Amino acid sequence: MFPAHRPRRLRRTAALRRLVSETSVRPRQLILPMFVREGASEPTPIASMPGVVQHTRDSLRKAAVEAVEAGVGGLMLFGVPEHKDATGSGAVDPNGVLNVALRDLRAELGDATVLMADTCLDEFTDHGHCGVLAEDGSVDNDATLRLYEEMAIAQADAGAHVLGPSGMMDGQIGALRAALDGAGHTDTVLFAYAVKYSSAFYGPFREAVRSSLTGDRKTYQQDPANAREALREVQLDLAEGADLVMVKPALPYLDVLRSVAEISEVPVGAYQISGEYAMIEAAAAHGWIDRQRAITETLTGIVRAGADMVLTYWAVEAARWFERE
Ligand SMILES: NCc1[nH]cc(CCC(=O)O)c1CC(=O)O
Repeated sequence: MFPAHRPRRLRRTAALRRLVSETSVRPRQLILPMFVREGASEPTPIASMPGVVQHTRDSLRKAAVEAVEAGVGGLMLFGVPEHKDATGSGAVDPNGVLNVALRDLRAELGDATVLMADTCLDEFTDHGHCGVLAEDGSVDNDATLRLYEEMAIAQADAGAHVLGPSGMMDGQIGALRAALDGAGHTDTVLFAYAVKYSSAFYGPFREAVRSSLTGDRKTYQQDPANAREALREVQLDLAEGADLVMVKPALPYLDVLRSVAEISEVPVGAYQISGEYAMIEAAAAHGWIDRQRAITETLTGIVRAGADMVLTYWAVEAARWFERE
């Protein structure tokens, strides 16, 4: 009798498939990235991210409560300031849009969710880079660290449980840990964007934060061709005190995510970024793919590859599709 081996046996009924299913995504694993725009009186839609908005202070509060009720594991906040300048001064200002929003949400939600903040300058600088520029126009690593330290303390003061340094400056985790500890914020968690590639898929995010970046981030973000340096970045961030590590983007880097999950001593997150969101939304809008199945398949793939947590703009909607515990 041929074939002797019949893997299809376990796929025959829905009950059999359910019994042997290896991966489930839970709402508590999903983190919702949110944008809050300074001075806005109405939520502003982001054209390249259908369904995602720049919130007002008020709409942010409501959406955050709704997300927590849906069971998401955390919220990651990005600020969109009204005025940008060369050093991103809105980032360190306690009255800057992001710090005000953190205070609002911490007051509203307390410890009922995990409140995270993007610790990076690109949303606040007029040139759109993640750090300050040296005279030759390059991004000055060590001068940027000093600003990140100030920004981190302002965010921790404002009530963030977790900081997400996403600027890919060398030494940023060590610098932030020391600065936070020095300011008495010994319990503030560092979620290191340890592995961050220079990706075309950040495109819609530029619109989301009204970025004016003209060049690229290739001198600080990683080359998509390279996997080895991802492991080095993770090892350095762990040595510097990272509590959590992230791989970003997600879908084009599942191999990297898997290798990171294998060596990491701390939980691993993956960021399904704006362009990953946009391409599925666009294809679904054309009727070319089944939207819910495509979203579920990508989230399952990211978790199967080794992510303990996933940042995704679909967090709230997807949380309603998945079983809670
Ligand atoms: N502050 C940097 C930052 N943090 C998250 C994103 C992108 C997120 C997304 O595209 O969804 C970026 C932009 C970048 O590095 O170019």
